[in-house]
Amino acid sequence: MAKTARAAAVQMLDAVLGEGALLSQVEGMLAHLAPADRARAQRLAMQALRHLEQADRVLKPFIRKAPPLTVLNTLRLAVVELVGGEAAYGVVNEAVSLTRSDRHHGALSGLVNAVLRKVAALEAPFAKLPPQRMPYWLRKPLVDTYGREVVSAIEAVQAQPAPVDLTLRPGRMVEIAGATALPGGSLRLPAGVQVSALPGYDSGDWWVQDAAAAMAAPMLQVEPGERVLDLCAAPGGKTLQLAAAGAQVTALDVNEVRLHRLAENLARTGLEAEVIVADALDWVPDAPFDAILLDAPCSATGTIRRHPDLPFVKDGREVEELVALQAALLDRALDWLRPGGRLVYCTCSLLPEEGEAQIAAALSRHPDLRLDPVLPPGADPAWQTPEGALRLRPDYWAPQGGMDGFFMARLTR
Ligand SMILES: C[S@@+](CC[C@H](N)C(=O)[O-])C[C@H]1O[C@@H](n2cnc3c(N)ncnc32)[C@H](O)[C@@H]1O
Repeated sequence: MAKTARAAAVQMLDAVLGEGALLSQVEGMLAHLAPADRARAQRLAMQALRHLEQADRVLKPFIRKAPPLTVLNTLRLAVVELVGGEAAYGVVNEAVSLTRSDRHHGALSGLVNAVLRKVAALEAPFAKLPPQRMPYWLRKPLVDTYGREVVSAIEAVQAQPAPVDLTLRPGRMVEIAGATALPGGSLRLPAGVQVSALPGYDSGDWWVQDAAAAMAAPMLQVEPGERVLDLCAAPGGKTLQLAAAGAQVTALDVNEVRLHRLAENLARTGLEAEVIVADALDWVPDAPFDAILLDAPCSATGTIRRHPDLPFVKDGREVEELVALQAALLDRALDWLRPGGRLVYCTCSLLPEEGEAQIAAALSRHPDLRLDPVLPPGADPAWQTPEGALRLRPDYWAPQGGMDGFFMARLTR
């Protein structure tokens, strides 16, 4: 069991890079740490993953033969910490003692010491290195879609820790020191703030939700009392927005664990929704809905700034299956709309097959379907596609910290 935040961060890196585990799947290995150390371990592991390529380039001249993965990860983490301005003495000492205490690789502590002392003597070792690139399977289609310059701008945003965005509950007043108001109405706070300590947490005046993600629900323009289905709802940021707008919300998701978080969020905010655990491919509603939000499962390639482990774990093989699932969910959901009802389809993907092409295919499968151009508050008209959908990219609002990548489209029939 890792005793320190650094040791736990190395264990997490070993799991991601050695076993292909997502950080969210190995959070359990931090359970024994105090909350502050838990948060620090997570922060360190994520920062190392954001700069792995640069760390390896800095280490290369000092290492003749690649050491075992856990020793390499100890070195990588130490390099990233040194570049981040941590005191060299502490970083080097802890990396050395971590290696020394390793039953299998203790003999390599001398190497770790020698290498890190050389790295510590370098001046700004990352300064001339470009931001870490996305893997080829993802970078190639993104370059083909958006061009090289945009992809580099996205990578520059992904190199930074993501800020914390709060969606405010309409009608509530809240003042949070250090927060910046964003054009859509979200509040932005620096990365790493402890949200449960902020004013308005206990009273449910806001909830954590990326500013781009917060643009989907307003596109439905729900009226108080309307029957609205939030399909694929957990953990529920969009459910809360719809309920706060006065809709009568049914929130459905197949994942019971994630739905617990939705239930907690409802309890904290005092908002109401009917919560259903079901597979949307089997479930059938009792009556049609006025509006449906389908936030479909996807490659999540728009969220790499929040999930830097994703490029190291995924290889794009699951995209085809996801595209088929999205189409199946979309077709079912369209059948549950009342005549004249509206549906917002969204994914946090940068890949056109999960966005623009998915909607083009739906329009050709359903001749009575129309794409209804709507611009949610805060969205720049330049972000609208020629067809009238919304394409949000991580490099938008880059000086303020960017946003998650999303595709959103409103359909009516
Ligand atoms: C992008 S996430 C939803 C995020 C959520 N809308 C929010 O704003 O917090 C996609 C969700 O789809 C759910 N899901 C995947 N396949 C499903 C299915 N067949 N039926 C219902 N939910 C499904 C996943 O459990 C996951 O919670």
